[in-house]
Amino acid sequence: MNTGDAKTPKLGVREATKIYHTASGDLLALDRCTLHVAANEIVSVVGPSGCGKTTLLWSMSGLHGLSDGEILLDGKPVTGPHPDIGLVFQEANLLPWRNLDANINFPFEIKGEKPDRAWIAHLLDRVGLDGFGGKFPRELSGGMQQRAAIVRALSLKPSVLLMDEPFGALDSFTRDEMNRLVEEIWLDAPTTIVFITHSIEEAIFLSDRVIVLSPRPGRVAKEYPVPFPRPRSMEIMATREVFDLTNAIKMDIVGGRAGTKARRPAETAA
Ligand SMILES: Nc1ncnc2c1ncn2[C@@H]1O[C@H](COP(=O)(O)OP(=O)(O)OP(=O)(O)O)[C@@H](O)[C@H]1O
Repeated sequence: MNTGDAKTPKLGVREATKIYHTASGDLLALDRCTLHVAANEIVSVVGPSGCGKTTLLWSMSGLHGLSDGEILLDGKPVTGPHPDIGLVFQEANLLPWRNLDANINFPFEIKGEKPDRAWIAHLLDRVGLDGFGGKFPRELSGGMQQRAAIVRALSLKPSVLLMDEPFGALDSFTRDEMNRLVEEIWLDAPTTIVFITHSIEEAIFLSDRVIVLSPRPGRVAKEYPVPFPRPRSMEIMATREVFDLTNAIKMDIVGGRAGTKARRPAETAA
């Protein structure tokens, strides 16, 4: 099984195990989950609800400590929030009392750093928010708020961008638009992206690889290379090959085959 370039991965997840200690007992969310993401690769992680996708992503970000195993960025352990790792969540999480410019400046204020104004202006232009800097979040649509959240994350020039269902709350047209935008941004300036989604179509549209997690406790059950050239047009997405790939992944998740695969060590080892 190919889990990326295991020799020089940009991001490595090695035997990640996460146990939540809850009032009703210990809950094993991730169980020796191993995967690698190469530099400038886009990898999506899909899987049944509650299988540990968010836990995995937060662990990659350094925001969640692991119970066992490790996260490696350029071969070095990630032990806490890291300046090279950016995050975009399902909610844009913009501060309502700050306008868009002030929201984008916020992380720089916290870090006591000067923002790269030219880069931010380029990003705002790239996502179609040029001229909206004075607007407050309530004046922006959900899609525009997510664009702002992407700009805020990219303004810090992370070498890895982690996206946790960033478009899950948007209508399907806006979601398609946002997917094209992520593709355009990536084609413009490739970066390493790990993308959590419930949408298999979205995962295929965006990714070089789709990783399927087993039902909880999450492990890598299966992965699919996505061989279609970019940009991925509507025509490509309507082909038989995409249809077949979508169904294969769906069967893995819904049909529970992902869980069966996860219990076979030979298929989950990196
Ligand atoms: N902070 C926490 N404390 C206790 N249990 C948690 C915590 N966070 C997540 N869990 C549990 O861990 C398991 C994995 O949750 P997680 O959110 O990572 O899964 P997910 O695949 O992202 O879920 P979904 O597809 O529904 O978004 C779930 O059973 C969840 O209830």
